[in-house]
Amino acid sequence: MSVDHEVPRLRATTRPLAATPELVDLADPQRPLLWLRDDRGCVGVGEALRLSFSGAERFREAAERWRRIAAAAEVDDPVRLPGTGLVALGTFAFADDSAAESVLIVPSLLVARHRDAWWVTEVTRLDAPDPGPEGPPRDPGLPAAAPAGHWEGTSFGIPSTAAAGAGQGVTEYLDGVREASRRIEHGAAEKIVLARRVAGAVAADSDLRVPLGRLAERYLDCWTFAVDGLVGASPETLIRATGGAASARVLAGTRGRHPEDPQRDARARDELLTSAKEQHEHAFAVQSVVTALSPHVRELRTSEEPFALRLPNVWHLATDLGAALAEHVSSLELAGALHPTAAVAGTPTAAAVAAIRELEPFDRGRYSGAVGWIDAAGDGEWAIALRCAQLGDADPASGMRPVVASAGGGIVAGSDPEHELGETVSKLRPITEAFAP
Ligand SMILES: C=C(O[C@H]1C=CC=C(C(=O)O)[C@@H]1O)C(=O)O
Repeated sequence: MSVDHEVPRLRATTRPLAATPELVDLADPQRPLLWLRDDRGCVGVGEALRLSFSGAERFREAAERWRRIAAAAEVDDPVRLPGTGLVALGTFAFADDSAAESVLIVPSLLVARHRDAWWVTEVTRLDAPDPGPEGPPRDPGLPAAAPAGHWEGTSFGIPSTAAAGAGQGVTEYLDGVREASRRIEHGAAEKIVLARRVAGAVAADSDLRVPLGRLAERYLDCWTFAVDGLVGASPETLIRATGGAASARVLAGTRGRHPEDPQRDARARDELLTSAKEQHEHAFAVQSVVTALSPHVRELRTSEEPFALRLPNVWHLATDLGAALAEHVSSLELAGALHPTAAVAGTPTAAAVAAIRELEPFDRGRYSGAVGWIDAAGDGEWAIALRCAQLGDADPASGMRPVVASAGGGIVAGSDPEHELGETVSKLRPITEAFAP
């Protein structure tokens, strides 16, 4: 349910930027707002507008509210590239009944880059006293200090099943996987994605540009993001819609990497590419995206065979999709139509979501929801919020901020619980390593 009812009036002014700053360094150390992949991305400073949504209609309500705000806005944008003009960054919860807020945030100041072009967008409220941007961007420079983090229930960068086995909640997770397999054998669903979560804390004054910088540097094929305390690097593009074209990257099917042993690493990749179980699991995820996207697009094409996507921590089976948009539909509407894909819920969707609610003993929050940005025309990019952690508010008594990270995997007929556990350890590595002291 939307909390704002009037249409706020915004003015967005974009100007080319001669400077070429490191975007991560410009982010607020404690409340970073960032979207970055290689030579494209943006960093927001301050908040001109924050919209909040919840419930089953959160995507639809957000898309409609944004459409009205964008229509009422004054936009001065001579640069005209993806991400210029009026832009909001957002994060949306996984579950319809999640207690986590879904938000769209319009930064007061956005510094952004598309390959060799840099620009700055300033946003002011025309219908309210102008609070002004929260000062000029900080001088680019290295983050001052690494967050002193401590974690519970995770192997902290040691990708072995044994280390993960020491963590809290592991037995519950393994029981959940067994129960999911049992239900699949009895025909309740074909695939159920089960996740587990690990909890930790970082010092309240931790500079979050440190983990963000590590993620951006190591995970070049991923979207590194920070929106409203959700920090991570996702390899999976839920939807990109710009200039009438749409694309997505579907992932499902995983093997841990072994970069220290090239032969073992190649074997893991080949095993993934030739495993009937993984191909089966992957096909569900591709089909769910094709089915959800088809009503909105023409000329939908996919890579003929899934390919092996190499990330620093895992191999994934991947399929890229491309299409032309058949109608005017915003990136956020498309994200809502696609969510939740079989890569994060399962197949069939309703049965899988019901099983997740019963078998996962926690609210996923924004993990496995959507994170990304949208502009005034509705164009934007949304990733599935994977390989991420949610930071909470600082506790004045302890001087710490809670951090919760989740990772899961698709359970299908024949899944092995210990193997699935190992996979969650590999998938948590980007976060455990990024937050390492
Ligand atoms: C649910 C997650 O990953 C999904 C994306 C890629 C591969 C997956 C898999 O092999 O199970 C999952 O579907 C996660 O990272 O928490």
